[in-house]
Amino acid sequence: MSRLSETDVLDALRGVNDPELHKDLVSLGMVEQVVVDGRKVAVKINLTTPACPLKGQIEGEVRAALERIGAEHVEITFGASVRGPQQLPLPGVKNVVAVGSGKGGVGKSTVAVNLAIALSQEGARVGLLDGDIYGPSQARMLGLEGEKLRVNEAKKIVPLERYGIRVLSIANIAPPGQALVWRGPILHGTIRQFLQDVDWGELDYLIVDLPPGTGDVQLSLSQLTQVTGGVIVTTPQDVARIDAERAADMFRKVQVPLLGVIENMAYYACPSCGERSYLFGQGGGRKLAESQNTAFLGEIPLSMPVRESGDAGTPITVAHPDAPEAQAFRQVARQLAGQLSIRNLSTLPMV
Ligand SMILES: Nc1ncnc2c1ncn2[C@@H]1O[C@H](COP(=O)(O)OP(=O)(O)OP(=O)(O)O)[C@@H](O)[C@H]1O
Repeated sequence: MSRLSETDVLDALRGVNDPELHKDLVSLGMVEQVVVDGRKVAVKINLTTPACPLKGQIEGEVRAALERIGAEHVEITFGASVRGPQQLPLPGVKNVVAVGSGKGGVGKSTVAVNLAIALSQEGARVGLLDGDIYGPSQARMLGLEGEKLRVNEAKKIVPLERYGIRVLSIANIAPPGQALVWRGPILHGTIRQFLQDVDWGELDYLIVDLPPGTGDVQLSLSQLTQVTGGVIVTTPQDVARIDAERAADMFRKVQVPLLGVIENMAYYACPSCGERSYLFGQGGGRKLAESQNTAFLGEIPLSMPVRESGDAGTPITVAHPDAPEAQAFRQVARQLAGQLSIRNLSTLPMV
């Protein structure tokens, strides 16, 4: 059998589509390196996110395509560089993702912080902005209460760092327990400062934990930056859906693309036998996603360790990274990263 050339390999990879982006790996610029030695082939694929939900599938299809052209020893390695839109939302920040909910108490902050950590655990550079100005909870969930923010020589606020993510919360400025009353312009100015006067550094994802409902922060955020996309956290009940629909409508009104729906407190898994009980009903999040023509990003169980670890300042993804709940957060984080890649690549010119 004859030797293979780099062109043979690239031609074969032109026949492999990214399963989500529906374009071939070569056109997407994902083939970073090809080394051919006789019939031995080594390729490096540059994924669009380290949290790629379809890495295994891509690997299988690349291997099969190369074996079809006669490769006898195939080595596939992966790198990742998160793509942003052509015009970045903030300098150095590739994606701004707003996490919203129709009403309070559905676990939006819990989901936001665990998603941020899960993305960072997958290898992405992540920031978390506590946009819940009226009821900030991220400092507590990350054990950062009492820590004070500082300003660098360039007069930029330096975010705090915890568990691999950069964090900014009003709780690290305002005295604890003090109720904050904000008028529209002050609030707008604060959000502006939190976005623009902060040394976020290079980030793949900036997750913004919004206040519940639909309101001023959402509006300011969308006016001050090109939010890449919004996700909605809901619980399974039908009544929660009505509120969540309002949140979806709010994203639409402020022209923030909806990336998907996450269902929190989806079920309770019995710690001894694993049997699932659907305490709040079943399928509300999926129905919401369908009715809003958006992706269902996954479900997170109702679980004592999720609450306990959040209260203790070490979110479950840090406290028990191998627990099923942490795995559920990682699964959702991968789906979210996948949706962001789809969104950004559909707006980029092809190679
Ligand atoms: N999956 C879960 N299992 C168990 N407890 C949870 C889960 N998700 C959130 N909680 C708990 O529910 C409470 C409310 O969660 P959280 O503060 O994240 O909600 P929220 O929607 O952000 O609320 P608000 O908008 O009012 O700030 C917290 O005590 C949290 O630990």
